[in-house]
Amino acid sequence: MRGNVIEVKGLRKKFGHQIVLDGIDLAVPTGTVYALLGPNGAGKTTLINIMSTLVAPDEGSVKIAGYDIVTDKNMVKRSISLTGQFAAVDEMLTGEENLRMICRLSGLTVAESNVRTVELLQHFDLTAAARKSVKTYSGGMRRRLDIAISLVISRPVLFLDEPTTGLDTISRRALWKIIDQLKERGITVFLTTQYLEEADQLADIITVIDEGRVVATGTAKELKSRVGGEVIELFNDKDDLIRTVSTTGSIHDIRQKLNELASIVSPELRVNIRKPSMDDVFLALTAKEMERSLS
Ligand SMILES: Nc1ncnc2c1ncn2[C@@H]1O[C@H](COP(=O)(O)OP(=O)(O)OP(=O)(O)O)[C@@H](O)[C@H]1O
Repeated sequence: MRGNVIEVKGLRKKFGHQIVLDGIDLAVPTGTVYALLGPNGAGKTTLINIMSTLVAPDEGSVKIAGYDIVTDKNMVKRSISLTGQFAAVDEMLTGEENLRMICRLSGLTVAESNVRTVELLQHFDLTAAARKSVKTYSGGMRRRLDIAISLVISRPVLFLDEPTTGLDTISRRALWKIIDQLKERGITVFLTTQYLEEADQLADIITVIDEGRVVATGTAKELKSRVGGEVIELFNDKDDLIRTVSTTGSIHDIRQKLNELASIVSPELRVNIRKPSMDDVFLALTAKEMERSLS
């Protein structure tokens, strides 16, 4: 499908009196990795649950691969894979048995199931552990098996809700590689994350949400440029970062900022000037949103 494989317009959801999604608009181009970034409780999981037909919206519309999540629910379900929700990993079975079982439940023949299971075990680097029971798997192995199960039947859109939360750096990087490979195969990956670095590394487009509203959308580069030129960092003699200040990056502005700083902190502190990171973007965007909601 060309164009946008996911289109969300004016989406609203309340739980009791609490407004969780407050008019969300999103457009996800086909074949991209799209990251939804937001602090705890921002509404990320609720949005994924609505897009994957698990929770009904109050207002607004969502189309996945051209199908409406309310009126074409079955076609939407056939267009998506959702990790950790539709797929139930049985701890007592081996990785191979789990995969074969899901293949059979998905309607593949015994022969097709065997072929698909071997393919998925190889692709997700689980061949060596294939005959071990899942209860002996590490967090990273379980997460890989979970994604493998959700990909038994190849669907155009994959939803991953915080795929790398709780994983160590090596497992996280292994999953990033898998996500990149899925994108190369033309699958659109929509993921939520709390890790700014993850969004920065993986995503073609990032949407930041806070308190149920979109506060910014763009590439990592575009979002960073919205925060402005450069960041001045001040370090003490133990090399601890003690303060950051944003600057346009011009000589005039840097001189003015350093003069102001020198009047309130020791002029002996070490200075570093760098481009803004995703952390700066996130803090700036969500802090602005906080100020707006207070005013
Ligand atoms: N079924 C529900 N009933 C009542 N309140 C809910 C329900 N699901 C979510 N909420 C509330 O909606 C808000 C948003 O939750 P949601 O899980 O969507 O946020 P999130 O951005 O995914 O957060 P986290 O990063 O912590 O997972 C939270 O305040 C949560 O308590």
